[in-house]
Amino acid sequence: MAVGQRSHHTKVRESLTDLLFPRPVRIHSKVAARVAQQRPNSVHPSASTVSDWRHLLEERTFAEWAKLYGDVVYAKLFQRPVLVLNSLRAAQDLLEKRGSKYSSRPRLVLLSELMGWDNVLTHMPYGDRFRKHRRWMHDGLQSKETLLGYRPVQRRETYTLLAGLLETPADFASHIHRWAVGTIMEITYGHRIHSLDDEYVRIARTATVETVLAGSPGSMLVDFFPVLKSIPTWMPGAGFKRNAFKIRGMVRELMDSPYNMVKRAMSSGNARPSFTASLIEDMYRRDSSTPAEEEDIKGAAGAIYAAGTDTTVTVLTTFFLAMVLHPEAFTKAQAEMDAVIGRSRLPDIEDRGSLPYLECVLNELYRWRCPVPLAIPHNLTEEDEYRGYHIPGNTMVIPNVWKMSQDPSVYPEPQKFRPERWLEMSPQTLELANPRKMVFGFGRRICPGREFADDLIWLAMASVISLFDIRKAVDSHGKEITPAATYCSGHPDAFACSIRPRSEKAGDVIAQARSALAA
Ligand code: HEM
Repeated sequence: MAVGQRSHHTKVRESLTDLLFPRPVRIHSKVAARVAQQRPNSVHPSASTVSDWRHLLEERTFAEWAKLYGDVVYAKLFQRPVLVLNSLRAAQDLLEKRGSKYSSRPRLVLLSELMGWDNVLTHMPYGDRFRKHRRWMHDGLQSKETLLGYRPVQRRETYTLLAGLLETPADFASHIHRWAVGTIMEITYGHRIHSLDDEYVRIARTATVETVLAGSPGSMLVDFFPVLKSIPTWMPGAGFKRNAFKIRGMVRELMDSPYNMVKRAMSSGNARPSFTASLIEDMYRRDSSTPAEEEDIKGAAGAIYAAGTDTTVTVLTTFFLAMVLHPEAFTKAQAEMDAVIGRSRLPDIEDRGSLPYLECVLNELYRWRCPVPLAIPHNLTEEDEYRGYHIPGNTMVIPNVWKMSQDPSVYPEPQKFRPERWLEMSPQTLELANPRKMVFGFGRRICPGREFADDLIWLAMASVISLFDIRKAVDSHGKEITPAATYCSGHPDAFACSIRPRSEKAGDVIAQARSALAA
């Protein structure tokens, strides 16, 4: 039985997401806000309703705006134009069909310019550098051959997750975290971790946690008034800048140390294949080793690590939560697993096509609690017109994925977790309603790790269902504990659950799978 305490790792996980998928703005609640009434479908919350800007920029608030003003809402926040897209249609019309204009990122003064996260794809403006990084992501994460090459690592880390759940089920949150970090560390740097206390994990965690802690409401003001960037560090009010420079050193370590580790391993002939090693090798082959090229490789690897861990952790944790709250879905998935795979071996990614109900469970997980509710904001690079309205250039565009995933006209009773809804859809509706069309973002910025993540999460879910029973935990009086299922910025709050092996032979099944992998 797990104890519903928020673990250290859970806190770190939240920080990572905040870093890579920053809330578009964090503004001190006392700071006067100005929202100018603008076309199209403009919105003008009065000063009294705008008591806390962080609340204002929540997906639910944006969804309220949609009720009042329509699915496309334009507002001005501190003179910065923002367009909120509350429907899949609008997101596809703009972010996909007009990708050449809508694929940049807003300028992030604090994170990119002061703290040094500028070489990371997630924050990069549209242009040649962006295209180079996307090409690397495509080659290193999306080709069929590369994805097949990652499977042994995905399997190995999944077996480690199962062994952890067998030994200390109460620590399930930290086993999930280790599973994601272990997989990503190895594919990115060829580095195999033995625990979350690993040196490189610690370096990454320190830099990212400190970054997010420093992004306090006040300091984010510099994103709205970039002129504050030039304030001398000795001046009162420049504390954010002094802090940002301190964090810059940590970010540097995060970029440099795993990169140098890969280089050392390559020169001693001990490097495992990895994203970083392939890029370094290619750089040497092309004889193009320059500090700028090295900086790009460091940033590309850093982006994979930071964007890939937290998101995957969120989905698998949501899986445990959904199974605790919906035992009927869990039982059905387990019955399907037993009928198709049996109980003497673990399922493998190759079995995916023969487990349709499990596929519905995964679809529903993405939709029910979409992992990144506001995706990452895009930026419009030049003025545009949509539905007869003018949108100025340099507008920040926020797709409200949460609202899209809760659209009752596509997903009746959207608040319910009901995998069966996917079985009831016609093939055409299924195509339109596929949550992968929104939860991984849009157009030229769509998540390059989506197939990798999808396979990894499927494998973990399938293996857990095959080997364990997941139920509600019970308290000291024997009373079942129902998790509150509350979320913060897309992450489930810590909850308790009971995870028990279905048979005494669970350990043998894991051992067999491990030795088959080693053979
Ligand atoms: C279920 C897991 C995941 C979800 C839900 C997810 C979601 C997203 C979303 C919403 C975006 C923003 C897209 C946009 O701006 O329109 C994104 C970007 C990105 N993701 Fe993922 N992601 C996941 C896993 C991964 C993994 C495993 C990796 C790497 C192995 C990864 C790497 C990236 C990168 C590098 C970007 C930046 C793309 C860019 O700015 O051009 N993600 N992801």
